[in-house]
Amino acid sequence: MLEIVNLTKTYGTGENTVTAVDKVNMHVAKGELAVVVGPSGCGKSTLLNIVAGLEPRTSGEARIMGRDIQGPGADRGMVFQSYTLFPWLTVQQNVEFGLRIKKMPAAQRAEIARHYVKLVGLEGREKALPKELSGGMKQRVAIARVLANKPEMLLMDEPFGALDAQTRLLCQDLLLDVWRDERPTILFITHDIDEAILLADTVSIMSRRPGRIIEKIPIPIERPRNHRTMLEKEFTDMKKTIMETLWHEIG
Ligand SMILES: Nc1ncnc2c1ncn2[C@@H]1O[C@H](COP(=O)(O)OP(=O)(O)OP(=O)(O)O)[C@@H](O)[C@H]1O
Repeated sequence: MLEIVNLTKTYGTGENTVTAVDKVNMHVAKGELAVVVGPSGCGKSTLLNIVAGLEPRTSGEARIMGRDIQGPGADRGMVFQSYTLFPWLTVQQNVEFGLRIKKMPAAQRAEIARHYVKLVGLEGREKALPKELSGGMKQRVAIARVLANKPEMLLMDEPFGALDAQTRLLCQDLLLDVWRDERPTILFITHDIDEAILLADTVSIMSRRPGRIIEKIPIPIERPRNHRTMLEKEFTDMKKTIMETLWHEIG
């Protein structure tokens, strides 16, 4: 689904040049839930923004389904840490937004939106405005909106980073359920190692800046998973392995 080969990104010029990512190689298979973790400032968001087409790359290759990434496109849907709903639109209208742009007939888009609002557990709140929702609910609407557009790939940059610990657990469980039902391909960035292991098929660990992928670790923990999985020995063993690699990297 996603192929990244020797991807390098530098910002600025001359003395002010910063190499954010350096010769990153990464492959994400169709239906994979791929998580990237790494020290602060190592270039995780840069990598995701290049895949989203929001940031041009300096060199290297980046392809979705064999197509060179030239800019943003409907084949990729993004969920950011900050809430990005349209405040003047209701939950239902926010979820329908992309379908309206695609000129889908009203009845059809309403049905699709209702399906995704239900999937993220917000049935009954279709008419609510974003200001009437909690942070966790807003992120669930953002996920529903992205899913309704049926992108080939979901790009998630710390989507639960601004939520309190309990809401975060609920949102993680919800994402696991959505992924089980719909099997979207996901590239997910997080600082949180527990979150990474809980969600991931694979955890890619980035080095300090300039970021490279130093290890891609498969997470063989049985699914379905939920937050109780974090208490199992298999989980804590996995966490130890990943933390040791990361601590070594952070120095
Ligand atoms: N637009 C920009 N102009 C100049 N430098 C930038 C720009 N965006 C990012 N950088 C630099 O590139 C490096 C990587 O930043 P990036 O935000 O990708 O890292 P990150 O791993 O996502 O960080 P964090 O985990 O702290 O969010 C940093 O040194 C940052 O200062």
